[in-house]
Amino acid sequence: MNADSLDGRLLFAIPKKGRLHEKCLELLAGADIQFRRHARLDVCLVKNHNIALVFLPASDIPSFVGKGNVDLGITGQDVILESEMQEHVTETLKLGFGKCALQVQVPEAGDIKTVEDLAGKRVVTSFEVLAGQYFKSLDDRLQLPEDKRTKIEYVGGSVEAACSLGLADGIVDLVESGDTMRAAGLHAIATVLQTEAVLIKSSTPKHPALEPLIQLVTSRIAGVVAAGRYVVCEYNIRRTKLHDAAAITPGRRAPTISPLEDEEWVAVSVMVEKSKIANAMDELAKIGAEDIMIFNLDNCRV
Ligand SMILES: Nc1ncnc2c1ncn2[C@@H]1O[C@H](COP(=O)(O)OP(=O)(O)OP(=O)(O)O)[C@@H](O)[C@H]1O
Ligand SMILES: O=P(O)(O)OC[C@H]1O[C@H](OP(=O)(O)OP(=O)(O)O)[C@H](O)[C@@H]1O
Repeated sequence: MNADSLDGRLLFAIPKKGRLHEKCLELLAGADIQFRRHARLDVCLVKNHNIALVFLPASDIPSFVGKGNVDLGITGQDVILESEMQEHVTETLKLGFGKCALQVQVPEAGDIKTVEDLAGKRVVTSFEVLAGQYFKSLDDRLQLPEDKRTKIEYVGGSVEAACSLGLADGIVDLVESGDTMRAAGLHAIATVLQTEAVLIKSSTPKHPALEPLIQLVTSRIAGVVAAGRYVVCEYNIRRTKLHDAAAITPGRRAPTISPLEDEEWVAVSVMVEKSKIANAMDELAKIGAEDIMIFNLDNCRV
């Protein structure tokens, strides 16, 4: 592939490995963005759109997008802030995956119980900018003199090992389930930030003519994300209970009500957030709803 074959195409950066990679491939499939990636090639043409996908380390994506080398990208909010590109990229969509917290962690068994105890000591992290900002403001608040301030040291990975190896008194790293942290004998004493994966575009796009395609891709991906967040709930209910049922499942605009042969009953079809569906089913059953069925959505526009 040469540079000419990319000419005029929208360049869309996708994490090439790691926690966000698989989820991004699912999003692309859901949005019907078709491509075949040849082994070891990090750029590939999309068959059914004027798009080329560029597979990059998640940590490089904010600067590629921010500088306008690529038009769109997916990465973590943490990575955007760590690369200090937040002024240069616009977050267009939260994607609902890659959710975790950047936390200050210390050995569970040690004397350090609070971030104030840790201030002035050694902190190891892959997030030296965010950890640096956090401890700078803590050190400032505690009015630590120049020679007593917290020492931030960068490592590229396996951050959790730093305390047991004697390199650090505490670390700053990502936590999702907490399994990695606990396995290393650490516990969290503060949260620096919460993060999730986002779709970003350049704040000063180099190719304004691509804006309609950026909009199309964004709304298709938004559809896939929304479809993952909602289910369709269908049930039968006595007309007299319709008011109570609508209070339990109000839907996005309003529930769809269809008559049944039995005039005392109606069928209801309504979108419900996945996180609320179990409770909603319990409540519906309590007011006499019958034949409650839940359907997953493949895609939607809401
Ligand atoms: N345990 C986790 N749960 C959810 N999201 C995570 C988790 N760990 C990392 N992430 C998200 O995925 C992003 C990439 O992290 P990951 O550990 O996959 O990096 P990587 O691709 O191996 O890193 P790099 O390319 O910089 O070496 C993080 O910046 C964060 O936004
Ligand atoms: O709270 P948990 O669910 O255990 O997840 C946290 C771990 O996930 C990330 O690393 P990852 O496993 O992606 O590997 P990496 O260290 O090679 O980036 C992160 O750096 C933590 O180590």
